[in-house]
Formats: sequence, C-alpha cells, structure tokens
Amino acid sequence: MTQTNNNMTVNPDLAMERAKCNFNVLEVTHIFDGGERNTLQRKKIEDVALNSGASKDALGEEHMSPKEKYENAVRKSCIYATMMKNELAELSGLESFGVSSPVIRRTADAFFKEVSPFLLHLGMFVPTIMGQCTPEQQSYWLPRALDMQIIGTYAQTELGHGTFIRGLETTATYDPETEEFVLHSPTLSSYKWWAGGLGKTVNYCIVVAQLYTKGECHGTHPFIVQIRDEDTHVPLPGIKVGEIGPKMGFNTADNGFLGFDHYRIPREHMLMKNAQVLKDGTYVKVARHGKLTYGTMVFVRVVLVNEVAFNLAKASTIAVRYSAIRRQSKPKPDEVEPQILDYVTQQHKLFIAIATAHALQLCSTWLWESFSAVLAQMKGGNTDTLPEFHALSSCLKAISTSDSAHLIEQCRHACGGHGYMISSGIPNLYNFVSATRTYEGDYTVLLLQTARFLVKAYEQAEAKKPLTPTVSYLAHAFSGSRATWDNSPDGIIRSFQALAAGKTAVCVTNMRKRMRAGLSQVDAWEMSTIQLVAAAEAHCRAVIADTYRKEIVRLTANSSPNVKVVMDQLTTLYLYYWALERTGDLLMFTSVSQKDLVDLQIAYEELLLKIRPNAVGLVDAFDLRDELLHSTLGSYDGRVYERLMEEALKSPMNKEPVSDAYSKYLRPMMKGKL
Ligand SMILES: CCCCCCCCCC/C=C\C/C=C/C(=O)SCCNC(=O)CCNC(=O)[C@H](O)C(C)(C)COP(=O)(O)OP(=O)(O)OC[C@H]1O[C@@H](n2cnc3c(N)ncnc32)[C@H](O)[C@@H]1OP(=O)(O)O
Ligand SMILES: Cc1cc2nc3c(=O)[nH]c(=O)nc-3n(C[C@H](O)[C@H](O)[C@H](O)COP(=O)(O)OP(=O)(O)OC[C@H]3O[C@@H](n4cnc5c(N)ncnc54)[C@H](O)[C@@H]3O)c2cc1C
Repeated sequence: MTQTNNNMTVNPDLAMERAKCNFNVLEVTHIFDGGERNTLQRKKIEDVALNSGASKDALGEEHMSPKEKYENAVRKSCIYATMMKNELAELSGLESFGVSSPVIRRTADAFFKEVSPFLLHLGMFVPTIMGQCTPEQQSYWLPRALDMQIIGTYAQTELGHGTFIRGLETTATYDPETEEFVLHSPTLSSYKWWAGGLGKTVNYCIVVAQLYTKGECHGTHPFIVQIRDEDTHVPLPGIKVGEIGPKMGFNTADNGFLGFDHYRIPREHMLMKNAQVLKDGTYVKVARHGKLTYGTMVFVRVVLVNEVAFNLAKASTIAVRYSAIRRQSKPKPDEVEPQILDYVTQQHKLFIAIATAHALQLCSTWLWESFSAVLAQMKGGNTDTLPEFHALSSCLKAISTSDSAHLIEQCRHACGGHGYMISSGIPNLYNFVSATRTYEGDYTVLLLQTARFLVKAYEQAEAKKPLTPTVSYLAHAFSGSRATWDNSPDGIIRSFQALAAGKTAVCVTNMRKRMRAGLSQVDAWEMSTIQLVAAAEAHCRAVIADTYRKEIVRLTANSSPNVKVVMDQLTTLYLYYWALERTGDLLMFTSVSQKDLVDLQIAYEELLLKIRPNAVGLVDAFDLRDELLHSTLGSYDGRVYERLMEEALKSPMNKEPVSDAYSKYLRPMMKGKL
C-alpha cells in the first residue's frame, strides 16, 4: 500500500496487524476499484491532486465561522475545478459516470470535510443538460457549463413539496406574444428550497415548474434559468434568492431558496428533449414515457449507491484501525489489556460494515452497467426496461443509503468517546450520508415505488406471464410450500428471495381482503404500506446478496487462494448477518428450524474469528489516503493519541490562558456581583 510518507512511524499494534494479514492487499484493492487499471489511474489522479498540499487548510474547517467555511470551500472548489480542467482532465478517462469519473469526485473529498458548493453543478446541473436538452440546446449550454463559465444547480423541491413532484406550484406560463415563459411563485410554499449552491454560488439553475400554454397545464417540466448577473453576480430583477441557514451537515453547500416574480425567460430555455412548446404555444410531447423528465433523479440515485459505499469504506477504515490500536479492559487479569478489535461484539459491529462496503461497491458497478444498457435502449426509442430499472434503482438507493448511514453510526459507537470528536471524521461522514437517505427520494417513498412494481410482477407471475430478470424468483411464489432452508450461500440467497416473495404475497392477499371488505384500492394499498415497504426491503436484500455473491465469484476467479478465501468469508458474513437479522421472517417463509438458527449463529461467530486477523488488511485494501479520511483515529500510522492532542491544541479556545468569559460572567457570579 503506497502512502505519501514512506518513512512514517507506525503504531506497533497496527504494524503487528499488517504483519498478520495473510492475503495480498493489493489484489483486493483491485477488486474494490474494478480492476488493476482503475487502481493505477486512481493513484495517478490522487497523486496529482493531493501531493501538492492544495487540499490542506491552515486552520481546521471546524474552527471557522459559517461564512469563513463557505468562502474557504469556494476557494478550494475553484482550485479543484481548475485542476480538473488542466492536470486531471487527461487522467480521468476511466470508466466514467458520464460527467466526471467517480475517482475525480472522490478525490475531491480531500478538499472538503463537508461538501463542495459545486457538487450540484457536476452532480445534477450538467447531467440535466446532457439528459434533457435537444442536441442544439446541448451544444450551446454544455461547453459553457463544463468549462465552468456558468455554474448551476437543480431547483426542484419547494417549501411545500419535495416528494410529490406533481404537486409543485411554481408556474411557467408561455406568452406567444414575446415567445417567453413567465416564471412565477404564487405562494410562499411554492418557493424553491434546498438546491445546493443556490444560496450564493450559482448563476444559473434548472427550475422544475408546472408548464402552462394556451390555458392548459401540462405538468412539471425543466427550464434553464439565469438568476444572477454573469459579471456582477447580483440577483436579477424578479428573482428573490438566498441561503436557507445552518443544517445538520452540508454546511459548505449553501443550499438556497428561490422565488420568481413574473420572471421572463426565452422560449428556448425550456429543456425540450422530451416535450416542446412551439412558437405559437402548441405543446408537443416527444418522449414515449411520461417520466423521462425524472431522468436526472434516476441518474443520481444510481451514483449515490457508489457514493455511500465509498463513505462506508472510509468509516470502517477509521473504526477498524482505531480498534486495533485501542486497548481497553482486562478480561484476563494476568494478560495485557486486549485490543478492542478482539472483542467479538466489536467484530460484530465492524466486519459487516466492511462487507457492506464491498457489497454496495459491486452492486453500484452492476447497477451502472444496467443503467447504461437501459439508456442505450432508450436511445433507440425502447423504454420497456425503464419500469424495472426505476424499481431497482429506487430500492437500491433507499437500502444502500439507509444501511450505510446506520453502519457509519455503528462505526462511531465502535470508537467510543473519541468517535464523537469531529476530528475523528465519523460525524461528518454520518451527517453527509444520513442526508442521502432523504434527498433524491425519501427512503419510504422510494421503497413504495419498488413495491408497486413487485405487486404488478406478482400478479403477472400469478397469471403465468413472463417476468423480468430481477423478479424472476416470484415464479416460485405459488408452490404452496415454504422454501427449503439450506445454509449454503446460494441456499440463503434463495431464502431471501422466498422472504421477498412471501411478503409480497401477504401484501397482495391483505389488499384483496381489504378491498373485498369495502376499502377502495387506494385505501387498501395505504393500509398495507408497512408490509409493502418490508417486501421491497426484502426484495432489495435478495438483489444485493445475489449480485454481491455472483460478482465476487466472477471477480476472484483468477485470484490467489487466500484472496478467494477472505472475499468468500466476507460475502458469507453478509449473508449470515442478514439471515440472523431476519430470523422471524425466515421462520415464517422457509423451513428453517430453531436448531438451524442456533447453528447459524455459531457459524457466524466462528466466521468473525476467522476474519479477525485480516481485518486491518481488509480496510487497508480500500486504499484510502489520510487526506481522504480527515481522521485523527483512522490515519495509516495509527498515531491516534498524538493526533487527538495536536487537534485539541489547535482549538481557538486554547489560544488564551483565561477566557474572556471569566471576567465577563464567571468572576462576577462567583463574587456575588452579577
Ligand atoms: C460523478 C458526478 C458527480 C456525482 C455526484 C453525485 C452526488 C450528488 C449529490 C448531490 C447532493 C444533493 C442533491 C439532492 C438533490 C435532490 O434531492 S433533487 C430532488 C429529488 N426529488 C425527488 O427525488 C422526489 C422524489 N419523488 C419522486 O421521484 C416522484 O414524485 C415519485 C416517484 C415519488 C412519484 O411520482 P409521480 O409522478 O407522482 O408518479 P406516480 O403517480 O407515483 O407513478 C406513476 C408511474 O410512474 C412511475 N415512475 C415514477 N418515477 C419514475 C421514474 N423516475 N422513472 C420511471 N418511472 C417512474 C411509477 O413507478 C408509476 O408507474 P406505474 O406503472 O403506474 O406503477
Ligand atoms: C441535504 C439536502 C440536499 C438537498 N438538495 C436538493 C437539491 O439540490 N435540489 C432539490 O430540488 N432538492 C433538494 N433536496 C430536497 C430533497 O430532495 C427532499 O427533501 C426529499 O426529496 C424529500 O422530500 P420532502 O422534504 O418533501 O419530504 P416529505 O415528503 O415531506 O417527507 C416527510 C415524511 O413523509 C413521508 N411521506 C411523504 N410522502 C409519502 C407517501 N406518499 N407515502 C408514505 N410516506 C410519505 C416520508 O417518508 C417522510 O417520512 C435536498 C434535501 C436535503 C436534505
């Protein structure tokens, strides 16, 4: 593993762990990166971007005021954007996420403890131009946006509505006299709210508004709207824009609000790939599928699976390295205090985080490839695979973000008190990832989208009609008997599928019962939504488990024996962990017995012990440079206590021996003079 400083002194416990590791760490790095070529390119990019020290701050971000933090984030965003245009441009020809490679995106994390105010520009503004513009529109906007001559964001959510897009209130009314759209915010609740970078940074944004032409509403459509002067950056007349205030995280992203007072934009600023308004105001629908204007959200949902896998890899690296150097308690009086990593409960908290980072990373690559195939078909006018993909990306986004947030918090628990320090790096990771569970589609809402698809697929299976690949297991849902339990990896995956099928069947049965009892279809659905969410969750777990297992088998086909073993142990751990988390469901829908579950628990505990000697090697294999971790607890050298003290001494509170608060308040109070 390459580190920036090869002469570093490493904590002896960490050095011992590395000596114990019995597999080739670099081989696993290649698996995580998607191949040796990707690893080499990633390292080149990181070397160019990070070795200059441009990512470092003189004063820690956490000691800055909100305004200083924001300005510092803009300063570094500009440095990074310039690097991207120059030094990094050539290097970034990796398997790309369309706009810029995920490696470029990840490397940027060294520059920000929270996020860049440019995140929405690259993450949503540019992808919307690419996905929603006609070729002519694209040729005008895309070069300006990619060259950062204009900076944009994506303003869809309003104060009153985020989830229910059809309920948005901002209007775009076409005026054929001037060939312009008039954007207006008729109510307080129609103000745009949340868009990243909107508060102070951007001068353009994609605005999603209800389109009216010839007196008729045609639903929500995207528009590109200039909101600030390109030279002075002053908001344009008719625009009311500002920043929404402090948040749990994202505090360097200047999320903003935006209102329009009869603000006019040229007709050509409606993004017209999927629908057009002609000069005379005639509305023409181009797209074959009604939801193609939701395309940018689907893109980001796909990207987020990768994003959270990376953040979970960071949290588990920090917590595992810290657990190797931290010694606590004395269960055996004659022996030294053990490393906390030796406690089985600690292994239970952490190894699932490592396995989940791998599972999500591999699923994200697979999801990206499926997305590319769907996009290619849609280019040819075929949207048949979109419903299945929407169901798949919705549940994977929901479960990956929710599991990652939960496991990052678990990593914090595993670090005891020190994990609560901002300098540990974990609070910022948690604040970032917990937001991903909400934005780009709330957890419950997206799982209910998947559930709609599952119910339809179930009905198709019932009618013996063909099923799409991710739900083909539903064909076995009508055998009448419970699935046979078998604790092999494939057997457990079949059981997860049986749970998903069983839960879907329960929902359908209950809804039908409720409808027979007089409820409307909508009310019967509503009464079943707790179970529908559970069915979608079970479906997603089956998909993740199946994909993880298949991908690992494929990717380790030519690996060295010990790499095969340790990768197999991690996938098995993932399967055992989730089987044990769902014992009640397994008892309902499979033939598993109490004895089988007791045996599985023992097998799980033994597996933890087998993985234990390789734990530090496994997180080293994520190959996360210290600059990316921003952590006193997780650095490669394990100098945890020294770093904690160094950081504490940087606190502005330690600048003066006696605080002003003493003379102002404490002294008068103590002397009875307040
Ligand atoms: C590498 C580059 C850098 C990368 C950086 C990446 C990181 C970027 C991170 C940036 C940080 C923060 C940004 C945050 C941004 C945002 O949050 S933007 C706002 C996002 N908002 C949402 O996600 C709203 C969620 N709501 C919805 O999606 C929809 O309203 C919902 C799906 C819930 C319902 O839509 P309706 O129009 O009401 O549809 P409905 O009647 O329920 O369903 C009708 C029908 O349509 C199907 N459907 C719905 N959506 C889609 C879709 N997207 N694609 C295909 N089909 C869809 C639905 O399933 C129904 O089908 P059915 O057959 O009738 O059952
Ligand atoms: C950090 C951050 C950044 C963001 N950035 C952007 C951005 O750049 N651009 C942008 O446009 N938006 C952005 N958003 C907004 C984000 O997309 C929305 O907050 C998100 O889609 C959730 O919508 P909501 O806030 O309306 O939640 P609500 O829909 O009000 O959800 C509240 C609760 O109601 C439940 N609920 C709602 N509808 C249903 C239903 N039909 N069935 C069952 N339960 C339901 C939800 O599950 C949830 O528990 C951002 C949000 C955050 C937190």
